Amino acid sequence: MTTANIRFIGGGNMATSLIAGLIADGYAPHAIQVSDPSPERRQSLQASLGVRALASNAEALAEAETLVLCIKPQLAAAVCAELAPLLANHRPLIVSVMAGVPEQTIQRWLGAPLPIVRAMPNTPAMVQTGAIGLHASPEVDTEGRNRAETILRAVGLVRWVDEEAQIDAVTAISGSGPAYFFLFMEALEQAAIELGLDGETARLLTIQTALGAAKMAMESDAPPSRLREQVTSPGGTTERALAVFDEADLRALVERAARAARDRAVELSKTLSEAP
Ligand SMILES: NC(=O)C1=CN([C@@H]2O[C@H](COP(=O)(O)OP(=O)(O)OC[C@H]3O[C@@H](n4cnc5c(N)ncnc54)[C@H](OP(=O)(O)O)[C@@H]3O)[C@@H](O)[C@H]2O)C=CC1
Ligand SMILES: O=C(O)[C@@H]1CCC=N1
Repeated sequence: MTTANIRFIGGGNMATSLIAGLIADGYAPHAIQVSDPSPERRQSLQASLGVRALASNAEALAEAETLVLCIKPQLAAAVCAELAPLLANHRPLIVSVMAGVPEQTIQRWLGAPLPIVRAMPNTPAMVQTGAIGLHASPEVDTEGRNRAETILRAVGLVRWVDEEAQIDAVTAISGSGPAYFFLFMEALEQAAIELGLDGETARLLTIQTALGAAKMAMESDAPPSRLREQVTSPGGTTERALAVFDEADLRALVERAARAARDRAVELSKTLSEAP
C-alpha cells in the first residue's frame, strides 16, 4: 500500500490544514501537489509548506493516485466536469472533503462510478488533532479504504460511519465544531476582560482552560458530566454560572445549532444532486 502522491484540487483553508498536518506527520512535501486558481495562494502554499502548487487542475490530476477534492460544494460540478474527460483511463482514489455533496452526485459529474471516499475533516487537522468522519462508496476496495484512512489518520482521529447520511451529522458536530468552540473561547475571553483581566491574561487563561478540559475529557474514564460535577462545589461559584447557562437552555440551543448545520448539509445535498 502506498500513500505517496496525493493531489489536492483547491488550496484553501481545509486543504492547507490537511497538507500542513500531513507534512508535520512526516509526509514529503514533494509527494504532495495542489492546484488553485489564485497566484497569491499558490505562492503562499509553496512558500509556507514547500509543496508544488499548480494553476491547472488537469496537471494536478495527471498522475494522481489519490485526488482530494477541496473546493467549495457550489463549484464542484464545474470542476468535476473539467476533470471528467481525463478520468476515462485513469482511476485515482477520490477523497472528497466537500460538505453536502453525495458520492453518487460526484460520480455522476465525473461521468464514471469511480471509487469515492467522503471525508469530513476539520481545521485542527493542521495541528494533527483533527476529528475526521469517513464513508466509502461501494467501489472503494480494501486498499482504497486503508489508503484513505492512513492519510486522514496522519492528521487526527478517524471514525468510519456506516451510512453516507451520517457524514451530514459528522459535518454538524466535528466539521463545523471547531467554530463553536472558538466562539465560546471568544466569549469567555471577552468576559474575562469585562471582569478586569488584561487581554493577554484573558486569552491565555481561556485557551489553556479549553485545552485542559479537552485533555481531561479525552484521558479520563469519567464522562464530561462527572468532570463537570467535580468542578461544581455545592453552593459555590461554578454552580451560579451553570445556572445562568441552564436558564438560557444551553443544551437545547446547542442541539438547535447542530441540527441547523446538519439540515444545511442535507439541503446542499438535495440541491446539488438535483442540479444537472
Ligand atoms: N473549512 C473547514 O473547516 C472545512 C471545510 N470543508 C470542506 O472543504 C471544502 C473547501 O472549504 P475551504 O477550504 O474552507 O474553502 P476555501 O474557499 O478556503 O478553499 C477553496 C479553494 O478552492 C479554490 N478554487 C476556486 N475555484 C477553483 C477551481 N476551479 N479549481 C481549483 N480550486 C478552486 C478557491 O480559490 P478562490 O478563493 O480564489 O476562489 C480556494 O482557494 C468545502 O467543500 C468545505 O465543505 C470540510 C470540512 C471542514
Ligand atoms: O461551513 C462549512 O460549510 C464547512 C463544512 C464544515 C466546516 N466548514
